[in-house]
Amino acid sequence: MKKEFKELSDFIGTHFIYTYDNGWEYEWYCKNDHTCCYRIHGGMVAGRWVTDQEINLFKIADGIYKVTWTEPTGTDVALDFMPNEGKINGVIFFPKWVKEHPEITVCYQNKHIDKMHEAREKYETYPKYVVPEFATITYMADAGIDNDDVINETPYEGMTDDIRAGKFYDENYKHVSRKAE
Ligand SMILES: C=Cc1ccc(O)cc1
Repeated sequence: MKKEFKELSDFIGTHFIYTYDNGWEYEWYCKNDHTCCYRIHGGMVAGRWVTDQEINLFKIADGIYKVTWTEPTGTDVALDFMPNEGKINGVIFFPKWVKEHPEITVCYQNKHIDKMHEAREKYETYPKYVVPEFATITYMADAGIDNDDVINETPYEGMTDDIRAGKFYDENYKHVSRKAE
C-alpha cells in the first residue's frame, strides 16, 4: 500500500499485519473511529481473536495515531501507529492470570465474554505482565469502514501469508472462502 497517512480519516478502515520485535505476530483492523477487530497469529496468546472491541482513537500528529482500550480479560493495550514509517509501538498490560493461563483467552472472545469475566474474578491480577515492544508492519491495506469480512474467521497457520499474497480478499475486500478455491 503506497499512501501517505496524515489525517485520522486516512487511518480509519486500515487493516494491518505486524510482527513485534519479540516475534509475536498480530493482525489489527481499524473498523471505525471507535471500534477495532484483531487476530493473534504468534506469541503467548496465538489463536485468540476479537471483533468489535471499543477503542479510544486519536491522531497525535500528522500520520501518527494512538489507540487504547481495556478488555474483558482485564488486559489493557496502548498502540502508537506510525504507518508512514512502517512501525508501531505497542504496550500490552496483561493481568497475572493471563500470563499464567493464556489458554483460557485463546478463543473467539466475543462468544466467551462470561468466561473472561469469571476468570478475571477467580485468578490474580497483580503484578501485571507488561510487554512494551516496537513492531514492524508487514501488510497494510485499505479495507474500508465497517467491513465485517476483514476479521471473520479463526486464525490458521499460514493465514497471514495468504493475506500478504493477496489470496484472502477479493477486489471489494470481501473474504474469499477457502472452500471455493
Ligand atoms: C491484546 C490485544 C492486542 C491487540 C493488538 C496488539 O497489537 C496488541 C495487543
